[in-house]
Amino acid sequence: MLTFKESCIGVMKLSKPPVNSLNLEYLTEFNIAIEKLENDKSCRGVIITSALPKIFSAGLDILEMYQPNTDRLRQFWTQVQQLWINLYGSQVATVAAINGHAPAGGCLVSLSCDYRIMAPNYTIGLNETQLGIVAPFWFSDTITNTIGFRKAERALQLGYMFTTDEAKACGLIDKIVPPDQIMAVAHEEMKKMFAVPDFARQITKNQCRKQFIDKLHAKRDADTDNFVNFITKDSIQKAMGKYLESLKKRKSG
Ligand SMILES: CCCC/C=C/CC(=O)SCCNC(=O)CCNC(=O)[C@H](O)C(C)(C)COP(=O)(O)OP(=O)(O)OC[C@H]1O[C@@H](n2cnc3c(N)ncnc32)[C@H](O)[C@@H]1OP(=O)(O)O
Repeated sequence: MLTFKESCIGVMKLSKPPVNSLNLEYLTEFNIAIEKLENDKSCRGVIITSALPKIFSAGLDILEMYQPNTDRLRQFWTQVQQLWINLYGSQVATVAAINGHAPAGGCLVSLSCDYRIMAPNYTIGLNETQLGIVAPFWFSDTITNTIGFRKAERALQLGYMFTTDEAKACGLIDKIVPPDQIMAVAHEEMKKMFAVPDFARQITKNQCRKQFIDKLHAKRDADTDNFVNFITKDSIQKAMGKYLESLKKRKSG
């Protein structure tokens, strides 16, 4: 993770080649970095983007969920939950500068921010069902809160990956920006949020999002149990093995 400060704005650049997949170690690093910025009194905003060309993040590392060690799988999911809690509940203003594809966990990271700008000709969405897995309730809550129930339900069922244009049309992202302008526009959007007194913006954000974060806190252990039980089922392992194979075939084909 490349993290640096530009006056009162923290910039986090995901940099885990080849596709910024989020494994246990990287999730832990991501959480430490965001918590550090959150606790830095001089930091008012965070921009999350990718240091890689063409990929914002491929989402959760599928290898963590394929033929897993159960203890590690539990730790992995705890870090996924923590990342969402940290981002969705952050007190600082957050902008996702989506400069590449953003499937599944990559989409969730961006949906957890306050504002999303995206470069053209990429795809974004919660494609979990395409892998034969099911996005947990807090993933669904986050997309529903962004694009509304009907569109979210349809997108989740299909595991639909939106083009940048489609994402803009349904409100999944806020603005389409040429790749060479994405950081400049992220700073402009951040300035708009800074024009509002921090405490008023923070309390308002809290009013909108707290109930959803509280819901996960109340069910956190059960959510981890569900995840581990679900992922370790033979049928799910088979589906995930097939999906991994299809990724490799697509590459060679
Ligand atoms: C109750 C369960 C809920 C669990 C929730 C899960 C949420 C998730 O995030 S699941 C992860 C879903 N992610 C995906 O489906 C993304 C799959 N990847 C892609 O679509 C493409 O890789 C890409 C569009 C991101 C990039 O395409 P590109 O052509 O540039 O690269 P590739 O040749 O496909 O990939 C390079 C390399 O990386 C491996 N890989 C890709 N994605 C993942 C991943 N998410 N986890 C682990 N590994 C990944 C891919 O297999 C290639 O590996 P090799 O070089 O070894 O062949």
